[in-house]
Amino acid sequence: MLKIAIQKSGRLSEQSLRLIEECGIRLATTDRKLKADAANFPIQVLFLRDDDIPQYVEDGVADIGIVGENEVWEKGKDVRVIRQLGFARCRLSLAIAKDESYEGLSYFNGKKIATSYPRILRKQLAQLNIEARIEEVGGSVEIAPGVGLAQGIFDIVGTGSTLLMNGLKEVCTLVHSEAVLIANNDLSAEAQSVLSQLLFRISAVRNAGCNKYILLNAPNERLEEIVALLPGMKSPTVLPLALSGWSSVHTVIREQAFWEVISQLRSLGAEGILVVDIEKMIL
Ligand SMILES: Nc1ncnc2c1ncn2[C@@H]1O[C@H](COP(=O)(O)OP(=O)(O)OP(=O)(O)O)[C@@H](O)[C@H]1O
Ligand SMILES: O=P(O)(O)OC[C@H]1O[C@H](OP(=O)(O)OP(=O)(O)O)[C@H](O)[C@@H]1O
Ligand SMILES: [Mg+2]
Repeated sequence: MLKIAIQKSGRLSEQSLRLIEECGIRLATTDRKLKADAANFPIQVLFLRDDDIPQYVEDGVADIGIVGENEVWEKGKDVRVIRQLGFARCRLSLAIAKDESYEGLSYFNGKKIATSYPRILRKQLAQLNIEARIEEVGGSVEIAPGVGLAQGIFDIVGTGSTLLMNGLKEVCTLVHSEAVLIANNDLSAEAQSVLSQLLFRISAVRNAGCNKYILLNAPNERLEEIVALLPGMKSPTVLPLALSGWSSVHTVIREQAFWEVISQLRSLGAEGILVVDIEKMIL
């Protein structure tokens, strides 16, 4: 049985559970329980505070865990980061009161910065040769400049609206973070084997998520040019339509790439373009 720790409630919870579900793993009902076994996969889910997950994984109480990279760096535990998961993307930035004038990082020399991430901040400031005092706070960091606790803050920024609401401006991003899968350094052979199966499923889910299945009708005289715009897993499938002079083209394409070529496809005469979600994709 592989034990996976995920956040009980917070920014990572919903997407962590969704990833497990998209991997085809069915959990027994989880209401108010801190543990749940899967009905169809040898895995047990532990629901924890995200700050505690690196420690639990280092100790082997959990074999693996899903946590923000920022928590991995901050806690400095002896765990392996084995996969970036592409959600809970955020940045950790320095911010100051919006009316303060700012001419560069040297602003922070001799100043006090409030943060819940003192370890990350200390390391970054040392690399940048900035000598600031660090004031560690547990939360509500954005209030610090307004109440005179510090001149600056170092905290998580997603959309930037929390900074705005608190009369602050972001002046420098120091690191970017996203959710990652971490693992204990000393997994048993059995746990490692279940983890490999899980990683295979995660790859299939993540590949599917950023690709689309495209079907379109193309006039035969422009077929070569249309196919040239569309990469496929090997190459696009081309089938004749019942209507002579036309073909149906099917392919898998990254969603972003699709939006980049859509107007060219249309100007080459492509019609009836369907874009379909892919549930799993095994390369
Ligand atoms: N605004 C945001 N946008 C994107 N990702 C975020 C944002 N805020 C936090 N995160 C990411 O989600 C993780 C969890 O954030 P959350 O605010 O739920 O943590 P928490 O309040 O410490 O929760 P817990 O109660 O479990 O300790 C953060 O460590 C970070 O990686
Ligand atoms: O740039 P934004 O999109 O406004 O997001 C940034 C905020 O999000 C996080 O807090 P969260 O909302 O998770 O609350 P918490 O820290 O109290 O858990 C973080 O600590 C910031 O305060
Ligand atoms: Mg926390």
